[in-house]
Amino acid sequence: QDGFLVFTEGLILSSYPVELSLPAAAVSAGREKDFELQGYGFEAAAEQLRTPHVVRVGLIQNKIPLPTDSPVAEQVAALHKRIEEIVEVAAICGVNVVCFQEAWTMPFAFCTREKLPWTEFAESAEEGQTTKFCQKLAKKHNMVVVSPILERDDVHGGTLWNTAVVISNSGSVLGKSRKNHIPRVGDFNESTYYMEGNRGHPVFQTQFGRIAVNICFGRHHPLNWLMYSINGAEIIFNPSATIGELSESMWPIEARNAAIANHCFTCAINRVGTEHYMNAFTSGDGRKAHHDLGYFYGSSYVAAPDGSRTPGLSRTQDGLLVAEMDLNLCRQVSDKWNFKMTGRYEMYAEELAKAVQPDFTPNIIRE
Ligand SMILES: NC(=O)NCCC(=O)O
Repeated sequence: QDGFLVFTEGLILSSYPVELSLPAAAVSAGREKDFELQGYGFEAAAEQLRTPHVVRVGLIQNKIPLPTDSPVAEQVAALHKRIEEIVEVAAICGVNVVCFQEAWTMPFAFCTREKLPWTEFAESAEEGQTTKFCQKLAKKHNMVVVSPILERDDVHGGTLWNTAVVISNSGSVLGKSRKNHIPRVGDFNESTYYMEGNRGHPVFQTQFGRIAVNICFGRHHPLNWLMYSINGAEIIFNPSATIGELSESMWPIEARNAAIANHCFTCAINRVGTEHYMNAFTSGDGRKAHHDLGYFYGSSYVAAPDGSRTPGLSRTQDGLLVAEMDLNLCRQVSDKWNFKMTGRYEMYAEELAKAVQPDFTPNIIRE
């Protein structure tokens, strides 16, 4: 468990964070409430001038508790209840920052392309019932809460966005980050519902560290991770909803590589279970009409800037992953590898500025 060169999910880990000893009350509550609980700690070298900057994050993955044809209000209430009981355990474990999965208040119904009732799950990021619910949790547990929801933006004509609301441990809404990249792959018909984010790459200064949220499909875009890092993120959360046959081979690599490339911690979260819909749907790809998007494989994990990572949570079960990290590791790895110093961003900026112009011609040298 605590050695080197350990195999997990078919990958060799160069090092492995130590297993945390979590409070007995948390372990028994996890058993009683039927979710997996794991805890790991990433260490950094002692420094002379800086004290360790230790923070505990919690990643929550879960199934939807009710069938997708249950009344909307009941589905939301059941999800609130489930998350509340897992957050209680996160609090016992001393978690400072918790993040839920993408669009956590609803089934991932965007595969259907039907508007009702799914758009009814959308809420105001600032005033919605879910944000109010999270504000209470944040205040009660002195915990920063990252709450990814389907946002209805009434200030801009009721536009829908895929948004992560960041609630400070004081209970106030610190801000929000919107999903920049919308998938157009398989049954992920999300562009039918909401727009590409328009808020850039915000980083939130919390009492526990600088955090950012790169929502799901942004995981495949190295420049999206980069921009959060350029803005100073020490921890980047990646709340996701993705299925086995599409992305499971990529999942263990992408967030981990982003942690290495950007000298920061990354936290990848995926939901679990299969969600069934009453009406069959197709996605114009020749497949027969079907009633589900596929199997959400969980496997949430945390990766560190030195390339180490925790094992993943279960593929099938609800879970809470607690990861303790000394954020001093970010600068220590940066000073060793210097990816920011050696980045040549001015060269890329100049070339990319030309590449996006309509009259761009690729720099190919021919005989
Ligand atoms: N939610 C979402 O963007 N899923 C797309 C599939 C993937 O990125 O693996």
